[in-house]
Amino acid sequence: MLLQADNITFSYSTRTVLHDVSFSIRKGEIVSLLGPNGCGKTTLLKLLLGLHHPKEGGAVRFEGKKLSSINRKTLARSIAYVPQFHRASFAYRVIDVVLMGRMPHKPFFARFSRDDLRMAREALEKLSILHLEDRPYTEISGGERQLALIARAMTQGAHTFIFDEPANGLDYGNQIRLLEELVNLSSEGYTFIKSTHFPDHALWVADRVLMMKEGNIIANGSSDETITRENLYSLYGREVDIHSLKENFRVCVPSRLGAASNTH
Ligand SMILES: Nc1ncnc2c1ncn2[C@@H]1O[C@H](COP(=O)(O)OP(=O)(O)OP(=O)(O)O)[C@@H](O)[C@H]1O
Repeated sequence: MLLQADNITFSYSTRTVLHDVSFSIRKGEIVSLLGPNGCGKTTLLKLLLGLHHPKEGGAVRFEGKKLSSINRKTLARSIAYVPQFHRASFAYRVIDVVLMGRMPHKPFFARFSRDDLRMAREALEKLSILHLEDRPYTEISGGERQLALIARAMTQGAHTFIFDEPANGLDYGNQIRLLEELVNLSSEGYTFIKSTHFPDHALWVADRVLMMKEGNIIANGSSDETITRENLYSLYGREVDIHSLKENFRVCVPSRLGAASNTH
């Protein structure tokens, strides 16, 4: 098993926000974490990155080893956090942002080598944005910035990527582009764990869905098994119809809005 959470309980001061959470993730899976605001998704992702630690009795293991026993630099070469695209304040070139992924591999103040540059350019090429390498990071679009951050994570050498709501702020085309890239990379053995507020995204690309409510996992399975009317009602308190459009392709439509539009 690649990543395993065993009986994780976590509290901020006296407030427990994760309750005895357990699941495991295999190499090459795309896992979507769904749940309402405040249910504990970001907290769980921070535990998977080793930024928070579970209460005694619980553990997160990467390739069988407890995260707490792996040093930070080694962990950074295995699991990368891909932030939401952000407004950078300094106009680094795209290639420089991607090269920063090599930092965990270098002694302090060492210069980047030819190999570092080759890896950074290969990652940009794989994501079809090599043409942007010399552009200032502050002047490319949000979708391009998100792809550059994925390239940086790849350059880090990591094969497991953790995203917190990666589609936030991306236009529809870039959301689809991002999902397509995740599917391509997962077929090469990259693993993705992402929180999302869009059940449709999980239906389109997730191999597996973890549903969280009030700090508990209430469903864990394939998107077909978990994205059901009942589970969505339980998570969001809204009636949602799930339609099959073509083989293996389903979409969510809010029942009331769908009914309202039929009357016009
Ligand atoms: N640093 C903190 N100190 C205290 N409480 C926190 C802290 N961070 C988060 N919380 C609380 O923990 C709970 C879970 O928060 P978390 O950010 O993990 O939820 P989330 O599912 O990611 O939410 P969202 O979908 O709104 O981003 C919330 O009630 C939140 O208010």
